[in-house]
Amino acid sequence: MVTVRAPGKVILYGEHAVVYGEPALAMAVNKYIYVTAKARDDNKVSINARDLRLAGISVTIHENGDIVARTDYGAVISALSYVKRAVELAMEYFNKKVGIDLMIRSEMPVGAGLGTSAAVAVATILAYVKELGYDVDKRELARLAWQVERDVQGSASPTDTTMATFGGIMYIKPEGNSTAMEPVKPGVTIPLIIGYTPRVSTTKDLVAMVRRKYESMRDVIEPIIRSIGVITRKGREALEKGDLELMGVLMNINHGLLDALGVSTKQLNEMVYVARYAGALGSKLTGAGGGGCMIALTNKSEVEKAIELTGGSVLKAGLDTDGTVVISND
Ligand SMILES: Nc1ncnc2c1ncn2[C@@H]1O[C@H](COP(=O)(O)OP(=O)(O)O)[C@@H](O)[C@H]1O
Ligand SMILES: C[C@@](O)(CCOP(=O)(O)O)CC(=O)O
Ligand SMILES: [Mg+2]
Repeated sequence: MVTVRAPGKVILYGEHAVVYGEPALAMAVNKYIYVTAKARDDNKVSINARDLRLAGISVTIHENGDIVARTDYGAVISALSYVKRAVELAMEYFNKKVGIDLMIRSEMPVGAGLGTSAAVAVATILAYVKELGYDVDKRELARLAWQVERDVQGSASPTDTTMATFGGIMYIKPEGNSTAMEPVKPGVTIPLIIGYTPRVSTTKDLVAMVRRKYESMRDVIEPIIRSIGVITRKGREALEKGDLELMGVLMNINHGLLDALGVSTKQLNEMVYVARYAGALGSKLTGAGGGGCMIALTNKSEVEKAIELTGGSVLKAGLDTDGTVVISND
């Protein structure tokens, strides 16, 4: 039986634009997805994913007291699509189909912009591989997990899967089918507060929504995407120099452009604005948007309180430097 973990991430600059080849700057956070894998004697794959919240159970109570529950199978299949694809690709890669029991647990809110889909893909592949007694190079692991995100989402950048695999702070530049990834040495510790509100839409929907706009109004959307790319490059320089003020200003502009793409919400904007008024150097949504998480560049407790007063929650997280690791193997 093998247990592995993979970290979530926050994107400091560049989400959505990175899907169109611009760079992103991201930081892995010390909140994890844990996957335990145990080989079976048959060829079945059983998945116990206790943190998925699925709406739509209908229950019939019969006269004799029997209870029959039905669930929306479409929603179940779709919620398990990342895990299912990760297992399929791991089986294909090693050309070995061994049945497996998977137990999945998340320390992060699922579907809120912290990259649980990537972390679950990375951790599932690594757990499967290790349980079979094989090894996989981290670059190969990141490539396979990126393939999972691309297959499920239709279109995905390598950002989240790179972070979940390697950890740290990275400047990521997609280059066609490969990824240039450069670890960034910050000139300063990044003070960061994460605010959270529940999200209804999935990353898949949000990426598709931006794609539709891009295709129907390319002349409007293209410059926004290229501007986000410029912000990310400048944000990296500011981080390396330790210029927190400039980092904050760039975060604010990045948020404005994400709002222009239509991926912010009223509640996210409220959290983003109160954070600034309470003294954050900058703030923006993080991840795909449509609800979910925002980040504020500060460690002021007033900012935490201001976020909570809007109805949001504050998540405490620091930097993860390890990426995915095996935490037990017996
Ligand atoms: N603990 C988990 N167990 C099973 N699947 C998970 C888990 N966490 C995430 N996923 C998969 O990832 C999806 C969320 O991914 P996404 O919409 O990209 O949001 P994010 O990656 O920001 O959390 C879930 O709907 C589910 O399919
Ligand atoms: C919007 C995007 O840039 C980041 C999505 O992150 P998340 O799944 O919301 O954590 C998509 C991608 O990079 O594939
Ligand atoms: Mg995701």
